[in-house]
Amino acid sequence: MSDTSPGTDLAGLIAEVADYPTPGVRFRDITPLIAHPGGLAAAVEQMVAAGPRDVDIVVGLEARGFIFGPAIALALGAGFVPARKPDKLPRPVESVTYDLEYGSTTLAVHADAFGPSARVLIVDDVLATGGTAAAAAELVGRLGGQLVGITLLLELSELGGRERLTRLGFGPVTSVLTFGAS
Ligand SMILES: O=P(O)(O)OC[C@H]1O[C@H](OP(=O)(O)OP(=O)(O)O)[C@H](O)[C@@H]1O
Ligand SMILES: Nc1ncnc2[nH]cnc12
Repeated sequence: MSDTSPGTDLAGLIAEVADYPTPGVRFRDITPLIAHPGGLAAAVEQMVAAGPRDVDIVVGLEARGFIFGPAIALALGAGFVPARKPDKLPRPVESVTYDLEYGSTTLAVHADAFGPSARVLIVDDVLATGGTAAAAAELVGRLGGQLVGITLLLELSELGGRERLTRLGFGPVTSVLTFGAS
């Protein structure tokens, strides 16, 4: 029987992997959480409860934002737009290249993915340095969308992502779990 009780220990279902994918990184692996029968449901429920409700479009960030984004879009009655890594979208795109905790990459959205008045929520699994979420917020602005929030499952507070997003004027930022330095 699946455990979807409010008591599902989401933090306890995230595995820590030292020195992955590069030395010095403490990787937080969400795959045990989403494999747990109640884990994904509880995570989505809490992410929805923490964030804004009046949303037209959820933008999910490849790849792990594709796990949570569509479920949150369904719960909110919103559409889903994928923000993809390079050379994956077939029609004209807006794109931003950025640094993250362990490298650098590009995110792109179709240039006509939503209209100028769309109320847009960005969804991803982890906020680390904030480079990925900031790039997505920049893309939302370029398309003329109205950013209504950035919703994460997990925030790694020692890496300063929340402060970076706040400094740039992107938010509000909501997360279900916060892991600190210890
Ligand atoms: O706050 P930041 O320092 O930008 O890091 C957070 C990002 O890093 C991970 O994605 P990754 O690019 O590893 O891709 P994946 O989802 O394809 O595994 C994670 O899913 C976030 O998108
Ligand atoms: N430490 C980390 N664990 C999991 N995903 C990440 N994305 C960026 N940094 C990460």
